[in-house]
Amino acid sequence: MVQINLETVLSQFAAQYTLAHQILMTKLSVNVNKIATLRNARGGNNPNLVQVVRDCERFGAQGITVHPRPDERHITTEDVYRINEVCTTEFNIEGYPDARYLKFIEEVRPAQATLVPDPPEAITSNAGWDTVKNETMLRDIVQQIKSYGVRVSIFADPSEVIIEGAKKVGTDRIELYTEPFATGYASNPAAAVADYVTAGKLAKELGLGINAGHDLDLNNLKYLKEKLPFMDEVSIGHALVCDALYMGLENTIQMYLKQLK
Ligand SMILES: CC(=O)[C@@H](O)[C@H](O)COP(=O)(O)O
Ligand SMILES: NCC(=O)COP(=O)(O)O
Repeated sequence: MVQINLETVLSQFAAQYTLAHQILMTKLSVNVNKIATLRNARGGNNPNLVQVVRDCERFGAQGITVHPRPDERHITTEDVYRINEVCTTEFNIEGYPDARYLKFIEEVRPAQATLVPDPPEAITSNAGWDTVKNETMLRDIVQQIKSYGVRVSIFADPSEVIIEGAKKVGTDRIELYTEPFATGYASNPAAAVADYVTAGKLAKELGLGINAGHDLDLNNLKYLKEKLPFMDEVSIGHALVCDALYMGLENTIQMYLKQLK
């Protein structure tokens, strides 16, 4: 007679469930650029960005994202180092890989460096990398950043050629640029998400991690998660901060987390 040790079976089930949940869990990384925008408006320290970072994590954020642009319109050089001192979740620093940005990555060694092709005068990010035309440059930079022990993500449009190019340059992850999805979502969700599903599945087949970001919000996030359940991370800032003006930061972070369940 086979004796079944119920305790063993239950513990194995629990371990499998935890693993499955980790695989399917998409982390929420809160981009705090716009908190810094508000603070800079008066030149003081209100809102206190470091305290907001601590509170975002206390409210459930699983990462903090910043994009320290060269003109310091929001996140300053000092903010990068101060946030690094208090961030206990994953610190994600986005930016164009110029000397200033690479110095941040070398000195701070964040959990993740997200390479974005923005020129200095860009009002915001509005395109992913051409990973084919920029293959040599990206390969060298990815290698340099990985030598610091930092995970690399490359901002990418949902194009199979671009995703294959990202794989070739050695990145750990891609970040799908989701403004086109957000723009098209209201009128035709299925059409808006189609290229992202194709690109996401290809990235997964190639062994790339999958992040997503730009213009994600409480209207479109749940649908994106349903269609791309294996996303590792979404980074959200603008809409989340706007929502927090009406619903409060803690409630808003909880609402965004619920969209990712
Ligand atoms: C990479 C990305 O899509 C966002 O992080 C964007 O760069 C935010 O930058 P702003 O907050 O300056 O609009
Ligand atoms: N990588 C996207 C990001 O960090 C925030 O983008 P947005 O939510 O401010 O559009």
